[in-house]
Amino acid sequence: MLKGVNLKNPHLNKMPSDFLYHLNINVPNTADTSVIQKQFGDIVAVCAGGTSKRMRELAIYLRPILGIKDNSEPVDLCESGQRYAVYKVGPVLCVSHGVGSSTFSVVLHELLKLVKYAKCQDPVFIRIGTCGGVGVEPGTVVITKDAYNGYLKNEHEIPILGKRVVRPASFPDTLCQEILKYGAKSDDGFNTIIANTMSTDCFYEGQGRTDGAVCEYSDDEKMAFLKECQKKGICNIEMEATMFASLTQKVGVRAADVCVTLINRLNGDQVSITMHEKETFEQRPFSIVGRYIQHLLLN
Ligand SMILES: O=P(O)(O)O[C@H]1O[C@H](CO)[C@@H](O)[C@H]1O
Ligand SMILES: O=c1cc[nH]c(=O)[nH]1
Repeated sequence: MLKGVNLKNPHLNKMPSDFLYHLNINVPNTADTSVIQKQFGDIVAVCAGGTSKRMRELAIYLRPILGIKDNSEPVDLCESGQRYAVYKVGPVLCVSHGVGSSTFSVVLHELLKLVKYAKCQDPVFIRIGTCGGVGVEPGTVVITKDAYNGYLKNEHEIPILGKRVVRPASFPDTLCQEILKYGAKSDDGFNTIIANTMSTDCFYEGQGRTDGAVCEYSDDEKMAFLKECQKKGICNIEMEATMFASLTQKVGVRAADVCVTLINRLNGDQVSITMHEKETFEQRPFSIVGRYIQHLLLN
């Protein structure tokens, strides 16, 4: 049975209007959101990823999959907001979120309010990203189950009103399994796995790299940490999963994190693949998520 989006903020019910500042979308009357419903009410999936280029390419990639005949340049609906790119292709939004949880959380709060105002029914949020692998071949696609923070805890920690607030950070298992089942094919030419993910606030020291501007640990200590990650079932490292899992889990919206590994961190720190190779790898989560969305629309 389909369900609407219920956010966990009683203050929203008292707001006569709402301005989604970073998207530059105005909701002038929260009691009558018919204009927003008309523009966004059909959304079934919100896909997010770091760069606007990737999200524009995803929008173009999804057109034939969704049976949309359109060769025109995708329109960035939120260009005027000057922060995030938002493309709408049929019932799918493709949104850029920048690097890390802090920039993603800003647009995620606003997107969750957008789907609520638009009265979308049970939309699924999917991050389509890149990551570092831990003990898996570069090019492997990882669907995150449990998201671990940089302390190797399966939780998201955030200061709120001067206090440390800790929230669970897991993605729904059924959705992970469905994406694997309907998205991955045995002849893809690469592996797609469900595993745990470490999500950090820092690309360098936070991920145990020794090639940042500062590093106060040895190679041996770094390797010991990466082995510790492996013991927790962590196969990849990126920078948004704990925040993404915790916020969507809190509001009961289904979400998934589907990332392609660019490097095996057991073999080094530098992401040295060419931009062309990176773009080829980035297509892999497109095909997995594209097939899953196709399945979603048929059922
Ligand atoms: O490729 P995206 O989606 O940006 O994700 C990964 O790449 C960025 C770091 O290079 C971080 O945002 C990390 O999570
Ligand atoms: O190693 C990597 C590669 C991509 N993104 C990350 O966060 N880490």
